[in-house]
Amino acid sequence: MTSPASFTDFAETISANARIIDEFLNSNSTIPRPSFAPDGPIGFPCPPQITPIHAAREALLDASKKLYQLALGPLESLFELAVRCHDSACLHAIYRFDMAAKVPVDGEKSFAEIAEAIGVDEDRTRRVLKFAMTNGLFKEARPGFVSHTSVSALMAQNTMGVNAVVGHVIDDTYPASCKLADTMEKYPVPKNRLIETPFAMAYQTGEPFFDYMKKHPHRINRFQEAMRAINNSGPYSGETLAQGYDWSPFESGTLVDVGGSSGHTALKIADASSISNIIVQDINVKEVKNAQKGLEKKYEGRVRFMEHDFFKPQPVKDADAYFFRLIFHDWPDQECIEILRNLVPALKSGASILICDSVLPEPNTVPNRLEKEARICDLHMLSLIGSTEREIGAWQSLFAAADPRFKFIGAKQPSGSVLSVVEAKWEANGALANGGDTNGVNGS
Ligand SMILES: C[S@@+](CC[C@H](N)C(=O)[O-])C[C@H]1O[C@@H](n2cnc3c(N)ncnc32)[C@H](O)[C@@H]1O
Repeated sequence: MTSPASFTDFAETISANARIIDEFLNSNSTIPRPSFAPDGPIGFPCPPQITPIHAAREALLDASKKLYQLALGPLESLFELAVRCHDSACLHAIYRFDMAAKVPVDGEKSFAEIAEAIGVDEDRTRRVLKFAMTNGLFKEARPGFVSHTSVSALMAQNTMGVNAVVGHVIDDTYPASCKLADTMEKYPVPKNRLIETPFAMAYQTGEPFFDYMKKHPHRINRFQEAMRAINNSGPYSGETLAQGYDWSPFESGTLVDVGGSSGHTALKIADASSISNIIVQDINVKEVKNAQKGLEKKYEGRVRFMEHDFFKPQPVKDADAYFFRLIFHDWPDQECIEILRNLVPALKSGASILICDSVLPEPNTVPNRLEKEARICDLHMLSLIGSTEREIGAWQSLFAAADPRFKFIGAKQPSGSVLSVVEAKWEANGALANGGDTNGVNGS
């Protein structure tokens, strides 16, 4: 039997890690102090490379959450979970009516003024805002008047494009997530994962997510804006990947970025490495043409764009690396196997296949918050697309199922990145040397 957890033990873990963080901040006067004020830093103000401080932050967050839950007790913890539907509902209303923008960042507005500005009765406006305040979104410093906290100020100013991200989650995804249980009941074992989704049920469509989105310009534009915002900075950014991964093995060779969109990641990799030849492929002809046309001079002769459908055989032969970022998590296993098999005819021995996606953690190996971050992505994929994030064993199985000549190497997580790079190498004679079976492999 485990011994009962102690409030003091958790509090001491919090104190010890808080001291580490405070000492770091005190000795670095150029780094801004975290604050609740609307003009404070928008994230944890420590560069991702300084890993001990990030480890202290995670330990502090983990212990704080455990202490909070211990103090609540199981019954109230459960109720608190159950009523989170109202957190999402109020954020949805705030987003839909752009309430944050109705309050000046350095001033205040009465509930009546906000209600008038959004054209909704004061009673519901006030109740939604009052509830949101319990989550740190807005405050009522003076009775009857609403002003911003650091969190609501982000929405008011659309800092770094946050509203597209919030909108995609709360306006596209939240209605879909409410249908998860219904789809599990209706399709106990899904036959077509791409259309038997919570999203398809919520939006009453028989289409896969992206097909539906493309027919609704405001949704697809917002989705693309959200992806740009996520790509530009933070733990999902191409910058974090480009800087945090060792590209030197491909320095004098060719890297193909498959499904690379407008090249936003490939260009960052080009900046951070000396790879001499980078080819960006995408099925979106318009994007490919625009990207090639708008390519800055400094990349000419080094980066080029081409149209390619990754469900067709790979036309670029003998590249050193085939790179896929945020592609495989969009597809169920069978389609991923097809994508891998379409590489086979082009592969030279020793070529690397680099897949940049989440690797779901093994149980009890990472702090709860990081596990939850990865699991949120997984449920996002499940709710919208019918696809999945994968654990390391699932990545290994995918390569093995595609062709035994893919030699699975493993996964590396660049520092500060939520995504990992999963690598396999093509060994043209590997499976034969190992006595493996290559029957049924396309294009060999
Ligand atoms: C989630 S985005 C990822 C884009 C980019 N790799 C990144 O990391 O931001 C998926 C990309 O795959 C492209 N795509 C979808 N289906 C494709 C296909 N069959 N062949 C090639 N590209 C495809 C889309 O046009 C889009 O640019």
